[in-house]
Amino acid sequence: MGNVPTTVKHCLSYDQLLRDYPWLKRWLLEEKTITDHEYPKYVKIVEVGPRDGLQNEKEIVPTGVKIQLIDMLSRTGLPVIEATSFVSSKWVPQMADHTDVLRGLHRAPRVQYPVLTPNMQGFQDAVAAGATEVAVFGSASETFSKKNINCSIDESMLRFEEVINAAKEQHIPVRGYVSCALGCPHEGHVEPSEVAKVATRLYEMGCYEISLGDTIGAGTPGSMVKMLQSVMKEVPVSALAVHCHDTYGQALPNILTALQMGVSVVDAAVAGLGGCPYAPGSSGNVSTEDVLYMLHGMGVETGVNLAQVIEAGDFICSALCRRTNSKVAQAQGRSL
Ligand SMILES: CC(C)(COP(=O)([O-])OP(=O)([O-])OC[C@H]1O[C@@H](n2cnc3c(N)ncnc32)[C@H](O)[C@@H]1OP(=O)([O-])[O-])[C@@H](O)C(=O)NCCC(=O)NCCSC(=O)C[C@@](C)(O)CC(=O)[O-]
Repeated sequence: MGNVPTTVKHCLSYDQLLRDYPWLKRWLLEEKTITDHEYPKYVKIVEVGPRDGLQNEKEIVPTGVKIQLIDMLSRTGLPVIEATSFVSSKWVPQMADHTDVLRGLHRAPRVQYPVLTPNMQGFQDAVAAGATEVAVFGSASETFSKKNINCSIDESMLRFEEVINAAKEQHIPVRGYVSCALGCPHEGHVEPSEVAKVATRLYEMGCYEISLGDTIGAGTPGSMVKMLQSVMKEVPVSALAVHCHDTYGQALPNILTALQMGVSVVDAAVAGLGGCPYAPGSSGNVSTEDVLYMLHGMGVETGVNLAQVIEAGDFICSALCRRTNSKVAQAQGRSL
């Protein structure tokens, strides 16, 4: 409240202050917008490290390491761990061991292990390997769609509809992604209305949750607000998640902005691993450790044990001979 003395603040109501001191209006209203946000009491963290975090690694990570990482993450209290993707091994060689990973991991009670399935072939392979939840991944950018999954947005929707219908028959929940929600590596700016269109289609087809991906990490709180405002006109906020990469160091402010707008599902990757092989220049996901530190500091519950996630981050960073991207882990001296 700027320079208003505390005693005055306590004596006067906002209304009275505004009446008596009109010049204070700007400060008072600004403070109201900063302090009046209601954050969700609980945020669901969707851990995408074993999939999004590892898919771009050049050296093939041994299957046993992937399984051990997932098992360590399973003991942290994370409710969702995206385990792998049933995509073409010619396109993403790192995910070629999807069946062994899914069969080898030790499922913890109350943890979901979704896997990516771009088409019916991926869906059928995933179900045969024991998948109990899948995710389809579309894009708000036509060029990215072609480069990532080799088809137009409209074609992708036809494929996803087939997957979603088959999943419904087997009572398998389907999550939907919209990539390039805050920018495209090929087209640059992406209109919020295009993001809303794709999100709406996925939601109406039956995806229970839509994850809005800042694939190249170029978004800012400003573009996050505009994009969410557009999507929230069509899809209930309770069905939205944000998936932020940290290329420009904007991931945490973008997530905080989304929380202020009512989003309560956040994707993150242990140790901030990641990047999309078909999004040149994109860097790692926001790190799970940093998201947890921020949320716990705000009094928001996640049910996740930060120290155990840091241990899992240590494990995978040692296996990859990589320094952690998590600021929190770095601050605790956890780097190679
Ligand atoms: C979608 C396809 C498969 C189309 O690839 P395609 O070449 O167009 O497929 P096709 O239907 O023409 O078939 C060609 C060959 O692929 C095989 N094939 C066909 N489907 C499958 C499958 N599911 N699994 C395994 N093999 C498959 C099929 O059997 C055939 O084999 P062949 O007869 O030549 O031996 C390909 O483009 C692909 O695998 N793309 C995946 C790319 C990818 O995984 N990108 C990263 C994930 S997206 C992302 O990271 C963004 C996200 C989600 O994280 C959010 C964000 O960050 O914003």
